[in-house]
Amino acid sequence: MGTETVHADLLVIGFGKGGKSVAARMGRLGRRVVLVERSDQMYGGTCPNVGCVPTKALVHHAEMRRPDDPAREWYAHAVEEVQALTAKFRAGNYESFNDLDTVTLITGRAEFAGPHTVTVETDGDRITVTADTILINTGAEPIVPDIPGLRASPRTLTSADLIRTTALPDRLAILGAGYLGIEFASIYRRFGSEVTVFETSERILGREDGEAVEAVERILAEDGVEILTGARVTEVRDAASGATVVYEKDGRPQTIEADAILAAAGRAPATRGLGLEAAGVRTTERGAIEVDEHLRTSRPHIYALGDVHGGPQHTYLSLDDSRIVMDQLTGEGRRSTDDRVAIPRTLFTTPPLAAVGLTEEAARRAGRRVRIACERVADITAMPRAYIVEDTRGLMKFVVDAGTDEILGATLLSVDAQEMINTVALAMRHGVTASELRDAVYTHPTSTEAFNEVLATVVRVDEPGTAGA
Ligand SMILES: Cc1cc2nc3c(=O)[nH]c(=O)nc-3n(C[C@H](O)[C@H](O)[C@H](O)COP(=O)(O)OP(=O)(O)OC[C@H]3O[C@@H](n4cnc5c(N)ncnc54)[C@H](O)[C@@H]3O)c2cc1C
Ligand SMILES: NC(=O)c1ccc[n+]([C@@H]2O[C@H](COP(=O)([O-])OP(=O)(O)OC[C@H]3O[C@@H](n4cnc5c(N)ncnc54)[C@H](O)[C@@H]3O)[C@@H](O)[C@H]2O)c1
Repeated sequence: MGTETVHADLLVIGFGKGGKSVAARMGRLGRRVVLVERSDQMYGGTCPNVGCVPTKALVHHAEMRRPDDPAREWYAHAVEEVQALTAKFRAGNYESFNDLDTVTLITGRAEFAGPHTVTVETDGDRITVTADTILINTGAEPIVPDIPGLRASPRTLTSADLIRTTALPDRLAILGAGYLGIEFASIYRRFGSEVTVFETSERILGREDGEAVEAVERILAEDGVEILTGARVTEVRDAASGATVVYEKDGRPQTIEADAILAAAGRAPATRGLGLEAAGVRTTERGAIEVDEHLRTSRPHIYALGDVHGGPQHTYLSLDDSRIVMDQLTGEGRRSTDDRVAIPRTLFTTPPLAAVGLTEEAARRAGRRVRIACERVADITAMPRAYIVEDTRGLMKFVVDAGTDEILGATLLSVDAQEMINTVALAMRHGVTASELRDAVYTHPTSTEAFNEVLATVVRVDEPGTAGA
């Protein structure tokens, strides 16, 4: 095994969204940058390889399938197309650095040997990298719960495994009804799998608006997805014809058979094997890297970006982390995570569920006196788009401060919700009132024009003195 030592102004560990954005910008500024990624199949990180991009491409292929299309062939073709797409994105990520003389990409696993020193095991070599500034951008890894038989079963898959499998599972069991579990339930049901989702909590999508979640559950049930809440999987038994999933619900042990079991029980910060103790970088009780509002770790020259510091896991937040770190490295150092206001989110079911700000429940818990404007998509006469694209399922709901007209939050379960929510978020960030958003001029026929009608459809208002009721 050869050894080599290199020095960099900036070392980035992990080719994720935040890290690669800083690496590229610093490289263009002429700084010597080393970027370390453990796998050549992960250039560009989780999102383009095994996360957002392939899953949303699968949503697209699943939506294109009509009931008469042969399920297995359609699915196998979709997986091949999606893998070709991720290969293209991966190559693009590689090329973008290949063109930058100031950035060296090393493929291998990085581990801290000291506060300024990292060793990288590559194919046959050990490289020691020393650096003035270090960014940790190693992402998160799927949690496979410690349930007897689950981890050892060849039927147990992570989301990254499942999206690469060209054989459509006839019977798919999903453990967890968070964003990942529900998106996969929607996708695989549309491809033709029989889908059963197990959720230990009493409700799915815990932080989302209750009324909207009920509507999501109805849509999934109509599509044929079975969701079992308050259900605890206790054992997985393998057999030649499939796995038996043993679970308890309402105090009774029951079983189902499955060809594949998807672990969708959360993703934990990827800190294992990083040698953080050697660097003196502290982690939280939940194993995330501890950071301040400028994303500095307990070692001021080491920053952590993206999923690894334990915040909400979305690509656009990792990207925003890169802006904060760039401001620290080259700017005035004022930008911080405290600046984040009205950050939207989208669950890519069919139709998608998008939300921003407070839900009705959260607003009431916070003691706000609210006005609720809400309409079912099928009833919105000012939105022919839903009828044009033949999906009138869902609802739109706004939570407004009854005294000031401030938009406190919105939940949109509707075709195009993933786009519309960005307009609401921008409005909230810039103090646009509910009446202003209601009375704005929108193009036609679009989904956004529904705001004209929905915001005028007030379904309840808290009387003065009843705040937080
Ligand atoms: C199935 C799925 C669907 C998703 N869908 C969406 C979506 O629609 N929208 C959205 O916003 N978010 C989505 N997410 C979340 C999103 O993908 C993540 O929040 C985002 O990719 C995290 O980026 P990051 O910058 O933290 O690092 P990542 O992109 O996770 O990159 C970390 C990199 O570090 C590498 N690495 C780890 N350890 C080491 C080491 N020791 N040495 C060297 N390299 C190492 C890894 O191989 C990896 O490439 C989804 C996630 C999943 C799993
Ligand atoms: N569209 C998007 O932005 C998108 C899509 C997919 C994933 N993601 C991100 O990826 C991350 C991982 O997603 P996730 O849904 O796996 O995590 P999550 O933490 O959001 O949800 C996990 C769910 O699994 C349940 N659970 C835990 N243990 C269980 C068990 N043993 N049996 C059954 N249920 C169990 C939890 O109660 C919870 O509802 C999230 O942070 C999410 O934001 C984002």
